[in-house]
This record gives sequence, structure tokens and C-alpha cells, in this order.
Amino acid sequence: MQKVGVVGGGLMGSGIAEVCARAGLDVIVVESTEASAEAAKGRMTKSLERAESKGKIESAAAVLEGIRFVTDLEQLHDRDLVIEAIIEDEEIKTQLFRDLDRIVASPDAILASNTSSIPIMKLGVVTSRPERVIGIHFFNPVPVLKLVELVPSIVTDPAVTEIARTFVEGTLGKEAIDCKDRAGFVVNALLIPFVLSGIRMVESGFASPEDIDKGLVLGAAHPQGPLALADLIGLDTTKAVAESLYEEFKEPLFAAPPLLNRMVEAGLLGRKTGRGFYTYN
Ligand SMILES: CCCCCCCC(=O)CC(=O)SCCNC(=O)CCNC(=O)[C@H](O)C(C)(C)COP(=O)(O)OP(=O)(O)OC[C@H]1O[C@@H](n2cnc3c(N)ncnc32)[C@H](O)[C@@H]1OP(=O)(O)O
Ligand SMILES: NC(=O)C1=CN([C@@H]2O[C@H](COP(=O)(O)OP(=O)(O)OC[C@H]3O[C@@H](n4cnc5c(N)ncnc54)[C@H](O)[C@@H]3O)[C@@H](O)[C@H]2O)C=CC1
Repeated sequence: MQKVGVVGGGLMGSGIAEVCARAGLDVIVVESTEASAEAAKGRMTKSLERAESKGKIESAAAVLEGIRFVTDLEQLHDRDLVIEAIIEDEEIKTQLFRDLDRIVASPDAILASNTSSIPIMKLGVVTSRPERVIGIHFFNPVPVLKLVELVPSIVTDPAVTEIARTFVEGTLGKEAIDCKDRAGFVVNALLIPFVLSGIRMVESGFASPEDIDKGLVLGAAHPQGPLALADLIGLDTTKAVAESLYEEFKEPLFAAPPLLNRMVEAGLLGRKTGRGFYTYN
């Protein structure tokens, strides 16, 4: 696993590319436009400069040299591993997996998804090699959080899961947990009801975002409360993940509350647009 491709250089893709480059791998990031490729590079530069200023890496510039930013998916033809981190949309992701199946040449390559909730089988089945498709699910912020969920589908080759485990634990120094291929896997299946319950509390006027978050931070030792967490993740992603879980389990706890829907329609997506439950500079 020396040559890695990351498709999507947003919040997660830029973090995944960063940790791969910091591990000394040859990384290509594919974005959809020149402007978004520039934005991905800017995000990574900022994060790497912060790591350099804290003495965690020797040189941000040297790490950046190991990453190429492109807009042409065909550049991924020689990759050993491709990790998809584009928006949480089943139709767009399945089209991407069809394209990756055509482009990535080696039959030994692994096609992975960082999806938060879409069952891996739905992505594997559109390729000619579902046994080489797996979920490798990182957590935000990727350079900080240690966990990765490994999600083989029911037809993923067990050898592929073990190669992915060695990559995640050996190469990247993260810790893996094994999950069954069910929408939301382990962590998001628990986090979504928590975050949506916080949003429902705000919606009903039960308590303010500030008080709910303060309650969870000071009363339950969470690093941040559910509303600040939703702003960090992105309200569009939170809604998309809730919808995948609701589609799979038909459980009311996973149903997106109207306030979340209205905020997404208004473009109040959290940190990434400068306003969600809180405002940001
Ligand atoms: C929810 C339902 C829907 C989910 C659907 C999608 C989501 C998923 O699929 C899976 C997920 O990722 S779920 C979300 C998981 N993430 C969390 O729970 C984050 C919880 N929050 C935190 O860890 C801290 O508040 C946090 C680290 C964010 C900030 O910590 P602090 O408040 O202590 O702030 P700092 O003192 O600035 O930071 C502490 C250390 O972390 C470094 N850092 C912070 N943000 C960073 C970033 N974006 N990139 C790189 N490094 C970062 C910071 O430099 C500092 O480092 P040290 O000084 O060395 O300790
Ligand atoms: N936001 C979070 O906290 C987490 C998100 N995830 C998952 O990671 C994936 C990405 O999420 P984020 O990074 O938050 O989203 P984001 O919106 O920050 O980034 C998505 C990026 O993909 C790019 N993109 C869209 N279509 C593309 C295509 N066809 N080819 C190349 N690039 C394309 C967009 O330009 C954008 O930069 C989603 O599947 C999400 O569920 C997983 C863990 C945590």
C-alpha cells in the first residue's frame, strides 16, 4: 500500500490525505474542480503548518510534496488503494465506484469508502470486484482521532480486511474496530440519536444550544456537546447520515427533525459555512 488515492478533498478527504502523506505514502487527491482542489490544498497546508508549529512534524512543505492535487480521476490508474471521501450521496458514490472499477488497473488494488452510513455492499455491487471493496471509516478531525471502523461487506475477501487493518494500524498508527455492514456501522448508529435528540431539544424550546452543550461537556465529560458536534461534522452530512439510518431501520430515533432540514435548506451547515447552531469567523 504505497500508492494511495483519495477522492474528495473536503473536511475528511483532506485529513485522510494528510495522515497518509505523514506516513510517507505517495498520495494523489482528486477533487471535482480546480477551485476545490486549491481549497483542499489550503486546508491541508493550514493543518500541516499547525502540526509543524507544535513540533509534531519536521516540515509541512516536505509532507505537502508527497501529495498531488488533481481533477482527473484517470490519474488513479496505478493506485494500490483508493479511499473515496466525497459527499454522502448514494447515487453519486455508486457512479464513482463504477468509474474507479474501470480506472484502477491492478486486480490487487483495494477500493475503499469513508462513508459514514451507506452500506458497503451497495458500493461493491456496482463494481466487477466487490470482494476488493471495503469501508475504511475515519473520524473527524482525522489527524486527532485514533479510531477507524473497518467494514467488510458480506462478500469482501477476508484477506482484504486484514490488509486494510495492517494499513490502518501499522502504517497510519490508528486503532481499528470491526463492524458489520449495517447503515451507520457502530459509532454513528449511537451518535445520530444523541445528536438528533439535542436538535429536538432546541426545536421544542426545552433548552438552548449553549446550555445543552455545556451540560454534556461539564456533566458527562464529552469534549463537546451535540450541537457543537453537529456544527463540526456539517449539518448536511448529519442529515444525510440520519436519512441512511432511517431508510435501513425505520426507527423514529433516526428521523431528521424539521429544524435540521430547514437549517440545511437555508445553507446553515455549521463550521464549513460559518453558521449552524453557532456562528464562526
Ligand atoms: C453525529 C452524528 C452524525 C455523524 C456523521 C458523520 C460523522 C462520522 O461519520 C464519524 C465522525 O467523525 S463522528 C465525530 C467524531 N468527532 C468527535 O466526536 C469530535 C469531538 N471533539 C473533539 O475531539 C474536540 O472537541 C476537538 C479535537 C474537535 C477540539 O478539541 P479542543 O476543543 O481541545 O480544541 P484544541 O485545543 O484546539 O484541539 C485539541 C488538539 O487537537 C488538535 N486539533 C483540533 N482540531 C484539529 C483539526 N481540525 N486538525 C488537526 N488537529 C486539530 C489541536 O491542534 C490540539 O492539538 P494538541 O495541542 O497537540 O493537543
Ligand atoms: N464530516 C464528518 O465529520 C465525517 C464525514 N464522513 C464521510 O466522509 C465523506 C466526506 O464528508 P466531508 O469531508 O465531511 O464532506 P465535504 O463536503 O467536506 O467534502 C466533500 C468533498 O468531495 C468533493 N467531491 C464531491 N463530488 C466529487 C467527485 N465526484 N469527485 C471528486 N470530488 C468530489 C467536494 O468538492 C468536497 O470537497 C462523506 O461520505 C461523509 O459521510 C466520515 C467521517 C466523518
